[in-house]
Amino acid sequence: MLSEQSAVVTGGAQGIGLATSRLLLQSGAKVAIFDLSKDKLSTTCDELKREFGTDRVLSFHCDVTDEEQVVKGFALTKETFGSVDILVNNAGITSPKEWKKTLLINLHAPMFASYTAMEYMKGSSKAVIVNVASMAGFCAIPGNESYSASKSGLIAFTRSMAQSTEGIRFNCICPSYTDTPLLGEPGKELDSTLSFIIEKQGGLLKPEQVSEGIVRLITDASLNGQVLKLTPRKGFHFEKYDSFMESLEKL
Ligand SMILES: NC(=O)C1=CN([C@@H]2O[C@H](COP(=O)(O)OP(=O)(O)OC[C@H]3O[C@@H](n4cnc5c(N)ncnc54)[C@H](O)[C@@H]3O)[C@@H](O)[C@H]2O)C=CC1
Ligand SMILES: CCCCC/C=C\C=C\C(=O)C/C=C\C/C=C\CCCC(=O)O
Repeated sequence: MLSEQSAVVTGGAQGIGLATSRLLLQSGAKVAIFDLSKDKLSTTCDELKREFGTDRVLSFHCDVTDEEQVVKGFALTKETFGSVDILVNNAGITSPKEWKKTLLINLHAPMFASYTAMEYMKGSSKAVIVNVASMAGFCAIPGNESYSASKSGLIAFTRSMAQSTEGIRFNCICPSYTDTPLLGEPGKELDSTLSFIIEKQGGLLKPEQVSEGIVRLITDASLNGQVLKLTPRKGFHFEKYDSFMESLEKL
């Protein structure tokens, strides 16, 4: 399905990014993983190389907020795989006390990576960028304003780019709470507020469910500017928006 296509997945060493990298590889793509955690990146890429072949996996250690490194990563991906067709902006953090860092990683970095990728995607007939936002972009989390703001911003960025960019599709996915190390150390009990929220939302999603949505947004060429929500109760459902002109008329 995705053979001859090459993807960059940021934050692909674990969690949703790892599930997405694996599904892209299973679908035939070559995958470059950009991640900050040297150890996890190395363990994950060794495993994926054993499973899918050394020539289909590229490991690139970087901080997505370091613009020079990100440009190097795209250049290396193009040099190694011959093209850059797919970008999944997945790396993200939650750190309520570090609001500037949260905005830098969750919003500024995906925007910079998208603008950079667009340069490398020239000539690709199948170029697509998927941003991993969150239901927190819709249901603002009390006390986690930088995270919620970063995800609302990422949704708006995606929709805006989709309307003004020729030849590259932009979509985003908004999962609710998902079972990954982002929620806390694996095996350690979750704090009571988080447990309460997770029970209310009907349990945790699995990273493999989220990756299925991401790959759908990549492979279905009819989808552009789409915001795909995913929750345990409702499953996949697209957010419905007025067109820009319809919105203007309603002002
Ligand atoms: N786990 C959840 O409940 C949900 C997560 N999301 C979003 O999904 C995305 C992935 O999250 P998870 O897999 O849950 O997180 P995770 O913490 O399991 O994995 C994130 C990965 O990103 C990497 N990373 C973090 N900062 C980085 C940086 N500055 N440069 C490069 N790599 C960096 C980490 O090393 C890690 O490998 C994030 O954008 C998150 O906001 C969205 C909705 C729900
Ligand atoms: C009850 C409304 C919930 C709305 C948000 C829905 C899902 C969002 C999920 C995420 O993106 C999870 C990411 C960050 C929060 C994770 C851990 C911190 C715990 C405290 C908190 O919830 O902020």
